[in-house]
Amino acid sequence: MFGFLKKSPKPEAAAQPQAEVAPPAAVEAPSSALISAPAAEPVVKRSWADRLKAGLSRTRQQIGGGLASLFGRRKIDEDLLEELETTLLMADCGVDATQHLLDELRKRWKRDKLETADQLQGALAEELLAILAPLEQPLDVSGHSPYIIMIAGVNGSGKTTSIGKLAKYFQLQGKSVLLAAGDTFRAAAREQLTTWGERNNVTVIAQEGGDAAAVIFDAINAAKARGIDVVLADTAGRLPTQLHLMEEIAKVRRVIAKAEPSGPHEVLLVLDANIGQNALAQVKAFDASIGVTGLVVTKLDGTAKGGVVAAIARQYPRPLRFIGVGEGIDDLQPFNAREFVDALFEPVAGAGSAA
Ligand SMILES: Nc1nc2c(ncn2[C@@H]2O[C@H](COP(=O)(O)OP(=O)(O)OP(=O)(O)O)[C@@H](O)[C@H]2O)c(=O)[nH]1
Repeated sequence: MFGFLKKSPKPEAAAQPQAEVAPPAAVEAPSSALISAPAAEPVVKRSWADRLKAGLSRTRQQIGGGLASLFGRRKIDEDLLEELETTLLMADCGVDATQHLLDELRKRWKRDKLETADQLQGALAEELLAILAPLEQPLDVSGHSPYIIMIAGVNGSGKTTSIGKLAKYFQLQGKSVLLAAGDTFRAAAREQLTTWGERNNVTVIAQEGGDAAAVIFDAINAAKARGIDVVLADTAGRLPTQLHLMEEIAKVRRVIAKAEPSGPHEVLLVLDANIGQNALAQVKAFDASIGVTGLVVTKLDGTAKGGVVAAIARQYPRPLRFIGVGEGIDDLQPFNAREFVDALFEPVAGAGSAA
């Protein structure tokens, strides 16, 4: 089916691309699409702000909905604050961030003489923004050419699909992109990537089976030879408890540094928001093994655990480069703390008709 994925030479031929997928003249439409095809997009495209609000609706129901029932009361009292604490914990904000928010709200209650629950909600939004703002550090790929981005994460967190979305994102900025299909464990991931690359005119360096480090090494050399701006290097999913696989990904990182001593320039950890508090353990473990420089949090649309972003900010802060709220190509965007907080507290524009 994927006949264009040629068998590659041995890894020693490092400077030669192993299997380069060029767009063929006509290829039968494969069943595995990396991300939703544009044709499937609704005719009327909602703005990112609206998609973000819609995507965060479950978390909003957890926090905002919980708040709405709490804030139906007029007066602020200790019972209200205790219920708010439970609401924040249920949204996976974590003990640390929740405690911090409650402490700050108690201070403001007295200091600013807050009276109504509405005022408390405004103060909560401000305090949440203060926690999240330091995570807002957009990824700037202009400093190196090629700018090498290594992508890691547990199985199914959304690495491969995020790579497709990121490739599009950088292309729209006028950057040339090359993908390294470093997930050599899961054949479908390589096929997904190569298929997607064909359709979108993005070169993919892939190898059937073999060594992830060798594929990525070759991809970097190919990118250098062609003056490519951004290399996105996929890696296989792994659990932090799989120590041999964690050692393997550490090796991938070392090999990247051999191919380009200044790289990798970004080590992105992709986290599925559904895992809630487990995200902290994943950041810690991957950081210890490969030095995480940025995060991508995906699937915020399918979960009420969006508060995990606040837990990360308080307990293991790393730049949150992108957040994902859906499977469409535009559903991964740079993290903006203000937009995020607004989306948690504001109603969705046109909700009910556009969804
Ligand atoms: N709803 C939703 N689904 C997403 C999002 N991001 C990724 N997905 C879906 O999550 C599933 C897994 O994504 P992959 O990109 O294959 O995950 P992976 O990390 O590459 O998986 P492995 O290669 O097995 O480690 C796919 O069905 C994606 O479409 C998101 O933001 N929202």
